[in-house]
Amino acid sequence: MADVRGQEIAAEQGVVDRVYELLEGARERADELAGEGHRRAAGGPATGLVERDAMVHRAAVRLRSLDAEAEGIVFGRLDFDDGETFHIGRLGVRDDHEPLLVDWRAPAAAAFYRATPGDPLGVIRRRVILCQGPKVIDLDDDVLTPEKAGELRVLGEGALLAALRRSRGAHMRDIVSTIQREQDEAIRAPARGVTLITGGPGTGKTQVALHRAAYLLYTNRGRLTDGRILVVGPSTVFTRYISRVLPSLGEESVHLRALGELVEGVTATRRDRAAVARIKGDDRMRDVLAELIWQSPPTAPQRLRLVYAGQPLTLDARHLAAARRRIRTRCAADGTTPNAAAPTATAVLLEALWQEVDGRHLDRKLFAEEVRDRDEFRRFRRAWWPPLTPTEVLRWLADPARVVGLDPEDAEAVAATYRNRPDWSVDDVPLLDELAELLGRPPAAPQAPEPEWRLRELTTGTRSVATFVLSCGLRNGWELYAPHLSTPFALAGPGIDNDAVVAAQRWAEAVILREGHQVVGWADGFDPHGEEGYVPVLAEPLPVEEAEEDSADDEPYLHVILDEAQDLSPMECRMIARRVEYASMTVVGDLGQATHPLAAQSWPQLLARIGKREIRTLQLHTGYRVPALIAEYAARALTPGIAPTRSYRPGGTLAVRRVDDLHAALRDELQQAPHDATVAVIAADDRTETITPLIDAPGVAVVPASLVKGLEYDHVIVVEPAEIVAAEPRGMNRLYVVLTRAVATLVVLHHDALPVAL
Ligand SMILES: Nc1ncnc2c1ncn2[C@@H]1O[C@H](COP(=O)(O)OP(=O)(O)OP(=O)(O)O)[C@@H](O)[C@H]1O
Repeated sequence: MADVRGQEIAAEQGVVDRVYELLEGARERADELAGEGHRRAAGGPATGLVERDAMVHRAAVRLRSLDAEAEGIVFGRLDFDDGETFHIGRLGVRDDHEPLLVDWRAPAAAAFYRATPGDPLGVIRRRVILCQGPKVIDLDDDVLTPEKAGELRVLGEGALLAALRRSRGAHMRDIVSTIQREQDEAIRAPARGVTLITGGPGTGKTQVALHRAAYLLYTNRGRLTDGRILVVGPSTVFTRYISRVLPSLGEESVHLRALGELVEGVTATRRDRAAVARIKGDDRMRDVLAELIWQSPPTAPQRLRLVYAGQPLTLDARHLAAARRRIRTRCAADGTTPNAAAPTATAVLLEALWQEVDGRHLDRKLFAEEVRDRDEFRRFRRAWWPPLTPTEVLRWLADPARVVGLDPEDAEAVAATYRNRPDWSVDDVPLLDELAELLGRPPAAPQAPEPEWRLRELTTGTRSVATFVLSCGLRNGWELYAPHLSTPFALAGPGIDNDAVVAAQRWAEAVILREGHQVVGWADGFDPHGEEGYVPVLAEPLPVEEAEEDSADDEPYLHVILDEAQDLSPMECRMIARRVEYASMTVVGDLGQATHPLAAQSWPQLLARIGKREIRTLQLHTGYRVPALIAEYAARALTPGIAPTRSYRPGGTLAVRRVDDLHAALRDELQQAPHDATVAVIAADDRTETITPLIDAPGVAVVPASLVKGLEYDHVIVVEPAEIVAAEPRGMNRLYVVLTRAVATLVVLHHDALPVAL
């Protein structure tokens, strides 16, 4: 048997070696073609070739750098009953026009995930190839039609079990070699409309969501280009945990954001207490904010005084308040937002001043023109009606008197969260987003002509430069970048010594001249990677590309994937709705894990809040995280009426201990915890603050119950479940989430009585 295994491994190694050889070739070819400047030849057939090679090149480089951690590029093989076989990998590779490796997302590869003994789809044998980087280390076979298997040699004990048995790392690993049939169906569901994927804890919903993002990118290349897919997760801890999955699938262009990161410039990580989250998450907040935006800024001056034609004129607080009301009424009539209302404010102020003047011998038009141009008037107007940002306006709520539309207790509870706290909570983010819409953008100041240095500088985000840039690349020596291209447009090659700046510039001048531009000097600048480089001063300025009103980052998403969607408050739904108006969606969640006090009662209700209908629902039934023993215990905390998940994972250890001294017991537990596993202590949020300083074991995570959603650990210690339940209205659901985080061991420590259900 050992021999058979050795021979089979050697045979597969041959295929893997060839794949790596071809990838290396593709990389070199892409470099060469870029060097010849073919990418500039717009539209020609060569462009397509280079684009594709560049894509394979990027993916290959990325995958190779991940090899140490990832399981290698080749991971599967299918043998069909008609004698055909092919290999499956993280990307497709052709050998002399014949497919050598089929991308796992290609239709042909679906059989790898879908074939079962009952419905073999022509497959005799499915083989999982286990690699460490480019080295094949083991094989695992699954025979689907034993009667046809004939001479096939069969090895292994089950790739899925082997995958499940490995301990967790700091990051989630992809599951591309062991995706199960029902998961595959969800991954490959059509992009259009709304796909709802539900399932209990550990059924692979997050994995499915991420693999689906990679699948959609593959099947919609061209349409779903950089940054057109958004994946939203519940917390930054969670997005960090899952951040490696898409890169290991060769995809880096998906935007991965936590709910607290959806508003540009804000990163919110903490949540408000449930009682406050309930107020801030409620639809009524929209009315509170719609009132707030028309209030007088705290810094606004309270009196305007000036002298006209020898007459002293004054607008006092009463006049100014009346003026504000008039501006609001006028804006309401034509839908003008406060930030676009400065001209209205000017007009209303001038009218109010005219009321104060004895105008019998004066010309009203002339009065308005002269006063408007006065410095003192302009300064007043700017201070009294300044452009407002969402962050400054939300802070006004620190004064409960400004909260119109809530009862005094709620107003005070909200106000208190803005006093003495410089940072934002996740619950504030939808409010900031709402304010951005209500306030509107200030009209752009008249554009000064773009300064010369700006034209030369890196245009951030799109990773391209606005003019030619010459820089010295680590690998390829001198590289010349052309305007709006992110890859080098010409390479000097080894012919020019790295230090020979003058020679490199002469070479670049020749290439640029061929493009029709003459270089008259050189200045310092940056290449698309932000590395220092040299920028040519051209005899004729380059035509500047018309700057789009919105940057690429502002372009609407075409597909949005929402993970842990069961928890969105109405205000969060409004924030999402603004981003999905033109997008298809994948909504992922589990109503049994809903913890937000205002979470929707059903999926149709949630989708209605987002403004979507026409759902395609796919359900995942099998749990891969929590062993059956622990899953059954956790199910006691599950809301009645929701079916528990069937667990596939064997083993597991469960211990429930009543102790006198919780913290001493916790220390004992931690001493016994395995060292080669991930360990978490989970407790009610308030208690984690007292636990954290007590723990000096490296590698042990102390996680507040409110932040543990979506995460998993080999060894979980839950401290005082009753406190977790008591901390919030949906405490029982929270406890269910907490109890379903363990992959191997769950220890429950309690001093107070356990919640009745347990
Ligand atoms: N087909 C699979 N092969 C190997 N491992 C899998 C498979 N499906 C899921 N897993 C593993 O099971 C665990 C749970 O997956 P995941 O976090 O995606 O589940 P989930 O449904 O999102 O859970 P929760 O609702 O608790 O957030 C992960 O460790 C994941 O890698």
